[in-house]
Amino acid sequence: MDGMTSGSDLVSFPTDEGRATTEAIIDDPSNALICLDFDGTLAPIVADPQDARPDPEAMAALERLLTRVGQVAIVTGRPVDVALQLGGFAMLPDTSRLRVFGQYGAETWNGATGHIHVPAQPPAIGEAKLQIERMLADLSAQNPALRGTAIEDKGLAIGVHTRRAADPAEALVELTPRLDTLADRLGLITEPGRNVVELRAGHSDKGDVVAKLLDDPSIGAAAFCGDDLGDISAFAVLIKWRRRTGRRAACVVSASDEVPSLRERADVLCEGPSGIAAWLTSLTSTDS
Ligand SMILES: O=P(O)(O)OC[C@H]1O[C@H](O[C@H]2O[C@H](CO)[C@@H](O)[C@H](O)[C@H]2O)[C@H](O)[C@@H](O)[C@@H]1O
Repeated sequence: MDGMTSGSDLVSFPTDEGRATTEAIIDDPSNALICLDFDGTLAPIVADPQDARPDPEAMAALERLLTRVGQVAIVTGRPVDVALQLGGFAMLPDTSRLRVFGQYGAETWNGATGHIHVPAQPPAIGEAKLQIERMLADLSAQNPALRGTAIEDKGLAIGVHTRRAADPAEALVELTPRLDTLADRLGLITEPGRNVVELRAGHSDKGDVVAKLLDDPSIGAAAFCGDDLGDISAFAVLIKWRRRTGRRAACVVSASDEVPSLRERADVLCEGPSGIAAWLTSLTSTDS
């Protein structure tokens, strides 16, 4: 452990809880729960969502963790099939303790059984896509800053990405209130993220996923690793559980300049996905 804290400038412990939870997971992995967000946490942020891939060091650590940690969950805004394809999670040698929760918990994959659950697409999503396409065509004709804004059709949600727009920040400012209004009209919710706004049905959020996972009396220590606004509900549930049960729980933040406010929530502060990889590796290193 000392090696990690002093030897790596990628990981630090702003709270005693961060260090204590890390030690608790190392001491008793079989009763630990580790939850991981995908984009910006396991996988570095890239311009095109289809190009995202997990950090290889993180995947190597995940593979080792899956042989010793009680439960590991990938909790992501991605559709479950996309997360499986980009992450290669189903190809890991032992998936019996691994689950993937896609679309903020609306979709699931169980690594013990291989079972996938994907609910039917709400009709409002098809309508949202049509209206967003029209909105983007109209607005981009008037304002060049929006050109390059891309739509991601996720089945249960539509993502509107401005990362590749001529001016990502201005495009987001222009689009966000309009997308909020559209979502309201169609009975959907908006999910803001890193250069993205998603319209989705409000089935569940990451906090709901973590609450269900923590409803297991055998869990002695838990951690949630995230980088974006959609991860805050999970951090909140973790903190509530920690206060209620007196057990160890850490908010592990994959820090970025895009969401600087998240740093304040960190028990374990990791510098981006490389920091997350270093922290995961420290959980399995034999000299810790
Ligand atoms: O919950 P997550 O696993 O963090 O997924 C949230 C959304 O992430 C993806 O978008 C983000 O990552 C892209 C690839 O690095 C990047 O281009 C984009 O700007 C980011 O917002 C993904 O495309 C969405 O479907 C996820 O919901």
